[in-house]
Amino acid sequence: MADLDLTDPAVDTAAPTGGEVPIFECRNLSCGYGPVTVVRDIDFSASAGTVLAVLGPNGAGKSTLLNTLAGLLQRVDGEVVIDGRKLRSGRAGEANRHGVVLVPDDRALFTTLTVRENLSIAHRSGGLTVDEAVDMFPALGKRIKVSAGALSGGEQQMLAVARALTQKPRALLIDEMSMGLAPVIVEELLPVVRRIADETNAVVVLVEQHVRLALEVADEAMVVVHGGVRHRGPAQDLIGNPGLLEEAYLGEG
Ligand SMILES: Nc1ncnc2c1ncn2[C@@H]1O[C@H](COP(=O)(O)OP(=O)(O)OP(=O)(O)O)[C@@H](O)[C@H]1O
Repeated sequence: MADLDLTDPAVDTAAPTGGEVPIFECRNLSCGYGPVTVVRDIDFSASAGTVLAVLGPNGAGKSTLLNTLAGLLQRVDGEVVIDGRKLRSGRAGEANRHGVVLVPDDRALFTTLTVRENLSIAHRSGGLTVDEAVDMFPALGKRIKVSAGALSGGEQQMLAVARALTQKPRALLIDEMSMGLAPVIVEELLPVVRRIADETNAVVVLVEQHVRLALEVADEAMVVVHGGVRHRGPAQDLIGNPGLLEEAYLGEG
């Protein structure tokens, strides 16, 4: 999983100039495990500050897509481009250095380290400082000296996202933020995703089971069923379409 290459032959293509220029793109991406392709022909292009909700039933391929975007899995086909730079397939370190930051569904915290240590150990120049990251999640401020392993599930999720923010994400990939959390906590956490996109200008790609809550904070939505895109468009369009919403939950229209 570690990317130890010291050279960086990633190709620079057109540099973005701001505004509506896409900063994170996925072109004709197919991915899977060894000879098995589980996600096919994914295309999207997101400009700064966009929240893209990736929805779909269990087993549709959402986590596989996120892990491939983050370089943890080799692509079968296609391109991933950040700030005009094509990333090499299966290079997690390279993707991370160029601003693709994954919050995995298991949160991957250092459980024996404190909240502050988890944040400061990840910090990268230009990313939010520890204090700024805690400002996004004030509940963490009261727990700053507590070991990550002693936090509640909701606090651990806040810490996982806060830690990602210290890494200066250009594309923040969040896998199942609400996994195992009480609905009341999810309702508190998801609006912070909107704030992150608005205040840091990162693209946020959000895989989320709470479809309606995700759509409330998202700009765009993509419904993936059996590894293929069933629908892509403005999040608001999905909210008003019961058939598509059913597909987003169950994979059936
Ligand atoms: N490590 C793996 N090796 C082989 N196949 C895998 C592996 N991980 C997942 N799969 C398969 O890939 C397909 C997509 O799984 P994935 O976890 O990406 O779906 P998902 O949409 O994220 O589902 P969920 O919402 O349940 O997490 C499934 O058929 C799954 O069994």
